[in-house]
Amino acid sequence: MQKLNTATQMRQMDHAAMYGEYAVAPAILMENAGHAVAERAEKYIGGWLGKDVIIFCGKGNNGGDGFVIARHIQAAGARVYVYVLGCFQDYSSESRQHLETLFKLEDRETCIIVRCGDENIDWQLLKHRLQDSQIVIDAMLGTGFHGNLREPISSVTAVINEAAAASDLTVIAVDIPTGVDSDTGAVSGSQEEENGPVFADMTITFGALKRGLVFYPGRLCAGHVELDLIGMPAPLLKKSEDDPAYWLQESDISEILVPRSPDSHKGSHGTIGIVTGCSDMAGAALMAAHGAVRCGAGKVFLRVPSQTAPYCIGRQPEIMVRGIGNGSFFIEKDAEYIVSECRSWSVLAMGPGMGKNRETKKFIQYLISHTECPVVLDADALNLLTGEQNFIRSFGNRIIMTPHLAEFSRLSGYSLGEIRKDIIYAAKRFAAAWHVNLVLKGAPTVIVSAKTGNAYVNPTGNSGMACGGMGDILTGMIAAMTAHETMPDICTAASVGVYLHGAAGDYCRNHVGQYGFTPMELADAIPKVISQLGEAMAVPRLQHPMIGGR
Ligand SMILES: NC(=O)C1=CN([C@@H]2O[C@H](COP(=O)(O)OP(=O)(O)OC[C@H]3O[C@@H](n4cnc5c(N)ncnc54)[C@H](OP(=O)(O)O)[C@@H]3O)[C@@H](O)[C@H]2O)[C@@H](O)CC1
Ligand SMILES: [K+]
Repeated sequence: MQKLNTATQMRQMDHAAMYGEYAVAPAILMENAGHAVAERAEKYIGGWLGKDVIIFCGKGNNGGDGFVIARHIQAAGARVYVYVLGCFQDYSSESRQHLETLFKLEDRETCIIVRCGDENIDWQLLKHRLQDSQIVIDAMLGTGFHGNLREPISSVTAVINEAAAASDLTVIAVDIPTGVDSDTGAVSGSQEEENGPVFADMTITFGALKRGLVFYPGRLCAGHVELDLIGMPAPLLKKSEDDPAYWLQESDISEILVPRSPDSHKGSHGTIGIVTGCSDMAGAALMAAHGAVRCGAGKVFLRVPSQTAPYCIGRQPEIMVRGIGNGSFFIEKDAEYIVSECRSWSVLAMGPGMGKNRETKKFIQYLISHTECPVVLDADALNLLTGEQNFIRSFGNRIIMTPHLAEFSRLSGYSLGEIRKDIIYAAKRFAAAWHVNLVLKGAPTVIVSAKTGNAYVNPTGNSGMACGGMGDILTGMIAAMTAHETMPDICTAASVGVYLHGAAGDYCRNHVGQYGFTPMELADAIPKVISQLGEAMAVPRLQHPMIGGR
């Protein structure tokens, strides 16, 4: 797993490296950061020789990185224009040290330094230079950015974005694109406004991934992301932070989802009870059951209200269907029979297409309070349990709630704006208050453990999955994962389910196309995706360079 850090956590890590027992000199960390950008970007753009490059350096240490980059790429044969947006005396001592070196390398041909801290920017000249250049390096603001971009950075950002949109200029961001909040992925201004963020093709980030690089809209600004450890001492890289969050990686999943034992039997892989559906909502129930089947469940039982049963029976031979009670939705007195069945089930999943009848709420509560197995709650079960924080708290350790953002807003009482502002914070706050395992579905999905409070952010999935039924499949997948005998705990099971669900979506996007692949097609791709674990899966943009961060 990769840590997903906030700006504060990064400052603590930097501080511990420089001023703690390891005493790494600040100028060396900055040197390593600048060198990493020069080296990684060189591979990305295909070499510096003969390229015209403009580096914009802000007045903080992100700008200091820019001075180091300029020195390295001048040496590699590029012509560099360095726009120094701060005043010499205001820079940190390490940035000043690197700027002084750069002043000594200044000439008219290969290292042209523009001192903007003391004078105005010649915008016409800058626009011409942008037209004639191949690369822009954004070293204006890093983890120190807050609020909305101020001048002159907001105007510089606007001309960079304009030039990049009109040509094949490549924009490389240092640590994080200017104008992206490291903690949340929120961006300066709105995308239409002039004080919006830099849109980069590539970002090289230092020490640990920043949360803002994986949450939208910041993620859209980052392009291809690579992590460089810049010589941080290993214990600091491994140290768990307060308020931890992690970016799941394929290797985490393949370590957990070990090959099935050759002498395993259906009992080794769990008995899944899916108790859901109402009136004509048979499809949601069947999809949840199919999600479980495709995750290698030992046995899958589907229990639906008796009037729903005719639409389910015989649709899929692997699923053992039975109608319960007499009606078109579950009522409390139907629960006793399920409780007796639950004694031999590994897990119980409820919610997809279950309806909003208050009688069904009593049925769900009866089942939760009279069983002992893990319970996965989705969709209507979540809507029915809105306001039942105290009830859930008493069983929360064995419950996984899987809301999407709107369901989460109803459940938690937090507004959508409040949630989107800091998704990890909202998810952790809720999981702690309800003492429950949470899968907050979105782009990206966040999983929080009831036991540890740790957050895990899922890298897989795509917008082709934004359609009805995908969540139903996930419910069955998570249920099946909790039941595998090798699964250490239910939060891990939820993480594996979420990762595979997204990876199967990515498989469908790559093989069927982004538009119109179905939840059932996604479920059918799960076995292929599991068999490919360990090989490189074709997940675009952020995933692999970050997962394989060195
Ligand atoms: N520490 C280390 O060891 C290492 C750190 N490294 C690098 O340092 C970076 C962090 O450096 P940093 O803390 O100096 O912050 P940075 O992002 O340069 O910006 C600070 C300046 O931005 C300004 N500013 C803020 N918001 C603004 C706005 N909206 N509009 C305009 N201006 C705004 C703010 O001004 P203020 O608001 O305070 O007046 C302040 O002057 C990190 O991302 C990495 O690249 C690497 O070298 C590795 C070693
Ligand atoms: K930057």
